[in-house]
Amino acid sequence: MSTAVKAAIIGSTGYGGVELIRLLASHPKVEVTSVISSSSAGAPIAEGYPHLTEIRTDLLDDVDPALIKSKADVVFIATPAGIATKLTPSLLAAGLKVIDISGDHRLKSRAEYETWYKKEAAEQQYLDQAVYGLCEVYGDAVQGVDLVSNPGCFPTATLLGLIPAVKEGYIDPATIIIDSKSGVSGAGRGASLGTHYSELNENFKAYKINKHQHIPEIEQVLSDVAGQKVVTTFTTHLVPMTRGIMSTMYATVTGDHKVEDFISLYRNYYEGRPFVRIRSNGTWPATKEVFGSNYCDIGFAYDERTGRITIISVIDNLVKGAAGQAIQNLNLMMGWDETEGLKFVPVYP
Ligand SMILES: NC(=O)C1=CN([C@@H]2O[C@H](COP(=O)(O)OP(=O)(O)OC[C@H]3O[C@@H](n4cnc5c(N)ncnc54)[C@H](OP(=O)(O)O)[C@@H]3O)[C@@H](O)[C@H]2O)C=CC1
Ligand SMILES: CC(=O)N[C@@H](CCC(=O)OP(=O)(O)O)C(=O)O
Repeated sequence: MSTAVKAAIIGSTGYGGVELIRLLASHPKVEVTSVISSSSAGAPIAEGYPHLTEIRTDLLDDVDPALIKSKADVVFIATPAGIATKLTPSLLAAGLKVIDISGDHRLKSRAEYETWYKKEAAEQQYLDQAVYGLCEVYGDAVQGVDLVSNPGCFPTATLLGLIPAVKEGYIDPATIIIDSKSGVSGAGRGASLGTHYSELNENFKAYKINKHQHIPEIEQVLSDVAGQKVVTTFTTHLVPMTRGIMSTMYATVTGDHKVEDFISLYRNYYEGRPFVRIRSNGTWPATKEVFGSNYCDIGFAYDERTGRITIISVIDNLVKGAAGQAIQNLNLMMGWDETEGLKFVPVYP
């Protein structure tokens, strides 16, 4: 009999869900026992995803907490905002561990969630219960808990790139400007005007300026780390590529810290955390260098003329920005090595 932890995936027909299926297929301690759909229960998942032919021959299950509990120990929720809010209480009551990949449990304030997501927030007790699973920063708090809120894709790249400098006071947090770019899979599988081929191809566009739902998430964490309220300017752009996020951050350096000081600060902060790689002076990461992997790569440049540091941080939005970090969180929840099932070399070229 298998001793693997049994996992179910709600939203398995979306990009985040199908990436969980891909990564968990080679996890040595996890078996995916239920793939779930609200719209196609009873159909084979390989019907919508032929690349899963003969890999997953099972049929999609209904969204039914009792059925999920009969098949699994842990459930990943990879659904649009507003759904996990409704499902989580009954999944927890059924005795399941829950990892929510959506934004529903990230913000601690109901009012903030409702302002930015324009949806009804989860009850306060679940927002209080959820541990924010930015593994390299809050990973110690994840072990043994029942509800983890997986960070957003942009916040993951951005926060890993800013936290050591903000925490140690190497930059003035009031001066931070964040310029982020995402591949189109970040918008999910559903078709939309803004993401279809002729709108996206040979195009590069900014969107949701000053209105992006990840602004309060980034500010919540930076404020926690800085010990003071931090507000930032954050602009997202859509890039004509499938996967990848690059966050380019600018801030005024305090004191006389130079690039070498930032490199040693970050290498110390992330020591023993294998998924964050700090580049040597003069080399800056590109999205292709983390494609298909759980790495976050970070590089720096300092401008003597302006006194500003530029920090570049890249991830694969579907791996470190979603499914990979969710599995890293499961590993931490279970007390396993955080790299279990995640030792992927980036796909290159
Ligand atoms: N794509 C990315 O890079 C990232 C996404 N996220 C977040 O992860 C979540 C999933 O994103 P993504 O996979 O890209 O989105 P997709 O749109 O690709 O997939 C979402 C899935 O949710 C399911 N769903 C829709 N409504 C319901 C419902 N009422 N009950 C149950 N399931 C439902 C749908 O499947 P079905 O109709 O079969 O039920 C759909 O396939 C979102 O909250 C997103 O913001 C976070 C980080 C990165
Ligand atoms: C390219 C693109 O459209 N990306 C999405 C990321 C959505 C996402 O991941 O949203 P949550 O983290 O809040 O769940 C966006 O910018 O809204």
